[in-house]
Amino acid sequence: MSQHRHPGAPGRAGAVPALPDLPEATVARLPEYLRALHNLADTGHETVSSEGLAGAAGVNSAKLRKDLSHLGSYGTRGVGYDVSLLIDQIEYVLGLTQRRAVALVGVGNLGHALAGYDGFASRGFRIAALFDADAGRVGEEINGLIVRHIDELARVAVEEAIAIGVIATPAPAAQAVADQLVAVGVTSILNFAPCVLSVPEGVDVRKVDLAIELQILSFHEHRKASLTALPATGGSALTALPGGLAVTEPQEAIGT
Ligand SMILES: NC(=O)c1ccc[n+]([C@@H]2O[C@H](COP(=O)([O-])OP(=O)(O)OC[C@H]3O[C@@H](n4cnc5c(N)ncnc54)[C@H](O)[C@@H]3O)[C@@H](O)[C@H]2O)c1
Repeated sequence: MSQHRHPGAPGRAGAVPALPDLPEATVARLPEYLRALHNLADTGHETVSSEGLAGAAGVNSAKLRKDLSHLGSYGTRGVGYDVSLLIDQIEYVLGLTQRRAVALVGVGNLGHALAGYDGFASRGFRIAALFDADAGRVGEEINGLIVRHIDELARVAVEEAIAIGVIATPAPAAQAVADQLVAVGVTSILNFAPCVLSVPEGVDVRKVDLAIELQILSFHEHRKASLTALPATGGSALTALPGGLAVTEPQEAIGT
């Protein structure tokens, strides 16, 4: 029997049973399933087929079934998955049964937008503190929170039990901010600054960079344009690269 089939009472205090060591790609898809499941629950659906959920989450159904089997969730033949049970299971595995406190460091253009966004609460997160180094920003109120000076981080991190730090400072300041977050015991960091952070083992860093996403889309645009320019009989496309180099491109679509 899988211990994850019956995850126990969400939010109950006490030891957390060992979680499965899920593939990172599965972990990345679980929030998509969760969002789709919440939409289904909000529209009165009590069960969903794997095809229905896969379509709503934008993945193929075989992948979805494999992902959910890691959680010990197999659905019922002819009925599908119980929507509210699956929500509980995924929220449990993602650790969303307790609302985690988030500290946002750097309250400039991006920080303002993040601090003003109301959507985090319904997804399991509470922005609990805002910090900036600019005295001109300290004291400003955003969405009911007062921006504090970064020097207050150590005290506030304890008071608010900060679990996750979000960095929205310019890149040159980001490493020092990460060091400060780590020093106060934060072991999960979401970094918006365009730089690589160096952190001790045991600290998880996720990076969000819209420019990188746009550059990847740009590559695909470029590639589509190069394929439409191919001679009909050609087995490969020779694409000139700057500097006089040439590469032979395979004809299949690039996998992910
Ligand atoms: N990931 C993305 O997709 C994305 C998109 C936009 C911007 N960004 C990045 O986000 C960051 C913020 O961009 P922005 O436009 O909001 O910049 P901004 O200059 O408007 O704001 C940065 C804020 O950080 C504060 N700050 C600087 N050093 C600090 C420190 N040591 N401690 C605390 N606060 C400090 C500044 O006082 C300022 O208020 C930049 O690194 C930018 O490149 C990322």
